[in-house]
Amino acid sequence: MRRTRPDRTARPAAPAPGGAAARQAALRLLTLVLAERRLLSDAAPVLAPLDPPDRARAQRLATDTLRGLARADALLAPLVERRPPMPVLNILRLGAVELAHGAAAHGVVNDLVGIAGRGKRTAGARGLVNAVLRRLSPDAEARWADLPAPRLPKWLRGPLVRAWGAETVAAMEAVHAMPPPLDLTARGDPAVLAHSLGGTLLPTGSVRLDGAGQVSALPGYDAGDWWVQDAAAALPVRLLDPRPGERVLDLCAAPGGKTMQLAATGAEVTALDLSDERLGRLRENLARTRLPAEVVVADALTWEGGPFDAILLDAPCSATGTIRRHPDLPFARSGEGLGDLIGLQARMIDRALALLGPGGRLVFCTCSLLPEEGEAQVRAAVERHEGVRAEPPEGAWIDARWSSPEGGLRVLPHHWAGRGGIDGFYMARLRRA
Ligand SMILES: C[S@@+](CC[C@H](N)C(=O)[O-])C[C@H]1O[C@@H](n2cnc3c(N)ncnc32)[C@H](O)[C@@H]1O
Repeated sequence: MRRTRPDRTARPAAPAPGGAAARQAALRLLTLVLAERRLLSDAAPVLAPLDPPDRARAQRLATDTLRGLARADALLAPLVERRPPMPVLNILRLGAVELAHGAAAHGVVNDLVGIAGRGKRTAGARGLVNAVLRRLSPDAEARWADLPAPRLPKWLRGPLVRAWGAETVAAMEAVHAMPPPLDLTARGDPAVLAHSLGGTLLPTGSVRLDGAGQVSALPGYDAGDWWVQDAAAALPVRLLDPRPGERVLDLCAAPGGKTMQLAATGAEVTALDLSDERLGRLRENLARTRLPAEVVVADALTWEGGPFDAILLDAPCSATGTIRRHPDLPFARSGEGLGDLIGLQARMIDRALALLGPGGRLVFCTCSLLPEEGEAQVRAAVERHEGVRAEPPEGAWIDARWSSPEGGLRVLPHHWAGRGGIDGFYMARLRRA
């Protein structure tokens, strides 16, 4: 029988003075990912007691630490004789990352020594935390800059090197190591939004902000003028190119970033997803942005409806293209279940094609770096379905590096390294005869 893991995230946070609350929560997040192998998206109970600025800070501290874990361990290795137990090690890692990012040493060290002192399993290591972090602080920034970018885990690195080559994978790892900028999609004119927020308008129409801080505190959030969406995630809807009044199905819709893009074009949108819980977030997003869509809780494989003029299939996948925004993924995942996902994606493509009217178009996309979840799916679908072809994309917004021989677009994180990177994505537009 499978043992259920104790849900340590549900424990109420012990009181922590002042700015220590965010650091203490960040340490709980590290335990969740590194000890319990869970994703940060499961972290709501840890973050719920915090006010929004501390919540944003705790998330940033945890993601910075996970993104730089190998570098933090390399900084700490010469200063600790034996590897300390995980709760102590995580305190040191968090401190090392903060010091390497230029945080004031006295605040970091005092807070983390205090946190160590309040923990049952860490109280005995107060002196160690104090001594190691004080020794580390003078040259942490300089030493950090000399360390190589952390490598992807073996289960992912091997297949990626086979697919894209070692040099490309190293370039992707360098981008994964950088804190990503915040990308927004505008409900209205993106140039106006970029101007009002002091952001950069990207060639694809997304607005990019550096060092944005707490998202819900940015102007226009409550009014629903924009939503957070990586520049790559905004491309599949551009490729589908919906028109006002067209019947469009968003087949795996939640939490709704692409549904909002579809609805903003004036198309008649049906947003379907298997998860009622995730659709709750989609409904909140639609309410905030005041965009309309019919919401359906159903299994895409069995749902009857249509025919539709256009369908977006943003299929469940390994999400390996999102590692720069979700550095927890390589620690919480092992590649297990990938074969099942690939089979599900193929069945979903077949079902989506059956829901299209004659001449209709399907955009299939995944936020994966693996060709098995992208290029190979499209090649196989075209072979399986007579009268279905991939339409090579056209448009001034398309970066020449993205064109893929089977007719899709392959976006890799290093493609926009000079601009702050972009998530990995694959997308292709299939047309039914
Ligand atoms: C990549 S996410 C979609 C992200 C969404 N398109 C967006 O832009 O916000 C994949 C979604 O597929 C849904 N899903 C998984 N299996 C499904 C199925 N059999 N039928 C419908 N939805 C499914 C998941 O619940 C998840 O919300």
